[in-house]
Amino acid sequence: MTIRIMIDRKIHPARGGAPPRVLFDNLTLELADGEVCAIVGPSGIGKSSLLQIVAGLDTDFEGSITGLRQPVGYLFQTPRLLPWRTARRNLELALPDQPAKAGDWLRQIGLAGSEDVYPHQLSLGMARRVALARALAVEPKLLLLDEPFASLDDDTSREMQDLVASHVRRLRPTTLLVTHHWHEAALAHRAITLGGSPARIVEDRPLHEARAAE
Ligand SMILES: Nc1ncnc2c1ncn2[C@@H]1O[C@H](COP(=O)(O)OP(=O)(O)OP(=O)(O)O)[C@@H](O)[C@H]1O
Repeated sequence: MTIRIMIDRKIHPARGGAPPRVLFDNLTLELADGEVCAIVGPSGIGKSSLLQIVAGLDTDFEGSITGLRQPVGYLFQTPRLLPWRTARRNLELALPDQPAKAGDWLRQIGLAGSEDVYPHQLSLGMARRVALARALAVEPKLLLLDEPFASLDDDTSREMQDLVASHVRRLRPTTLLVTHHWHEAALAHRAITLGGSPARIVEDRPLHEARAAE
């Protein structure tokens, strides 16, 4: 089912001395079933805010989001692991019926041997990989990835891009992928660029004509 994002108006309230800000004004976006859409744009334009609205975490806007499907896999910009659970036990939360699969996921993200490590003992890149595995492990119908390959060295970044690409090819979740780097958008069918204030879509283009038509 097509996801229709219609944000008539989104205002961020005043914060820390900054005045209220109209973030979005008449922003509409349609995502076809299984489409992978990259979102690019300058820092502070509203990419993370858009994901939070689509995820239903921010409902303080005028407009509507229709066609959403559960479950949603969401990789936030910060890992947001539960600090009192080990890496394995964080992953088990996403796998209530198959907790044994947590070990497979840790192997796939290169963290075999770190099962019993707590989040504060992980590097940021390691914690982000656990968070990525958690987002994929729920087998989401809607996958929201906020800069999934940040804080990773080049080799690990490529491995994680391959992991996401194979998962997306296999299960075809509708995907929004926020990134600052075009090469990280390689798995996307389409890229939208946000610009201006309030933010609007300044460019919307297919990335791989052949793949988009699959
Ligand atoms: N809860 C909030 N209340 C008020 N302002 C907010 C809130 N959340 C974000 N903002 C502001 O909204 C703007 C957009 O933030 P957002 O994090 O969505 O941008 P972004 O495009 O994802 O940036 P980056 O690429 O740096 O991650 C920023 O100016 C930010 O300070």
